[in-house]
Amino acid sequence: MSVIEVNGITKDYGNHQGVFDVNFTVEKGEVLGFLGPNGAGKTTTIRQLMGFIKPDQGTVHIQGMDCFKNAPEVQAQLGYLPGEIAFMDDMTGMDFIEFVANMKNIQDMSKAKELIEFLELNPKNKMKKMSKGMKQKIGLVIAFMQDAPILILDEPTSGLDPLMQNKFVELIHKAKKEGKTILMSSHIFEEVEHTCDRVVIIKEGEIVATEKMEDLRHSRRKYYEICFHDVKEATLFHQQYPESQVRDTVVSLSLQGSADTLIKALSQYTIDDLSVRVQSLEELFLHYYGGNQS
Ligand SMILES: Nc1ncnc2c1ncn2[C@@H]1O[C@H](COP(=O)(O)OP(=O)(O)OP(=O)(O)O)[C@@H](O)[C@H]1O
Repeated sequence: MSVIEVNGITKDYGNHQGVFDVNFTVEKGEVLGFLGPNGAGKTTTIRQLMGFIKPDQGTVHIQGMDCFKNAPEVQAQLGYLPGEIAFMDDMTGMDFIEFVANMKNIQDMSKAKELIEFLELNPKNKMKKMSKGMKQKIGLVIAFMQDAPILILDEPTSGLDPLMQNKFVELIHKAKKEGKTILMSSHIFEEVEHTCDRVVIIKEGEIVATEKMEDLRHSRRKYYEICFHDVKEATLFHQQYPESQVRDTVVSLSLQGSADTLIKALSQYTIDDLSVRVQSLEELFLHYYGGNQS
């Protein structure tokens, strides 16, 4: 049994808005990245996982429990960071953290204190005076303070500066080492690359790809720019690789996989210069966002 099981859920808001026949699982100890453009259906899916809304069709289970029917029991096992946090503006950050800790019956605040220190958060300020990043840190303290076995994080680094984004990556690595199961939605490809074992990509309410991060890494293309000694050689090579582009003595070529055949072919020519750039994960994801899965 997977820790999180999303089975064919549909939540139809009309005009093809919502989510449609969404299926995926998250295994114990796995970090799953849930990616997709704005309005794709990430938060709608997460809200069904939290038991806040009932799917029109399909079911969502966490630890074998139906997320809607057994919402209180399911929520008790979860550390949750909502995409938009509703704060009590007149409370200080610490008051709010303690308020949630009371609600969740958390007695031991040592983890919360550790997180406040780690995230360099001053929780004494009133919430209404806090920046978006400071509020996000409060949300992270609340999500992680319970030491829950499952974490559901909706855009966890939204509003955080690069230093704090790195600290967040550290938090995820630590949680993963402790065997926690994590689902996080994100728009930040670099953070996904550094944390996730697998990614599920949603677009217009439908899952368009489910990929292991390791496979994605290997499937990245390489862009070669080869500067030949003269135009004649560049033209000759271009005929050998018709998918390449030639401009004077420079040939540009993109390839997937091993460079062995290319290098052997190039050894027949006089090469003045050669540069290689690896496709970024961002380019690879945007390719999926664009809908072309080839
Ligand atoms: N309560 C609602 N009533 C009507 N439409 C809704 C409701 N909630 C969400 N939607 C619509 O469903 C679609 C999916 O929204 P959702 O918030 O799940 O997207 P998202 O992937 O989380 O986007 P973002 O990255 O912008 O946060 C959007 O078109 C949104 O306008």
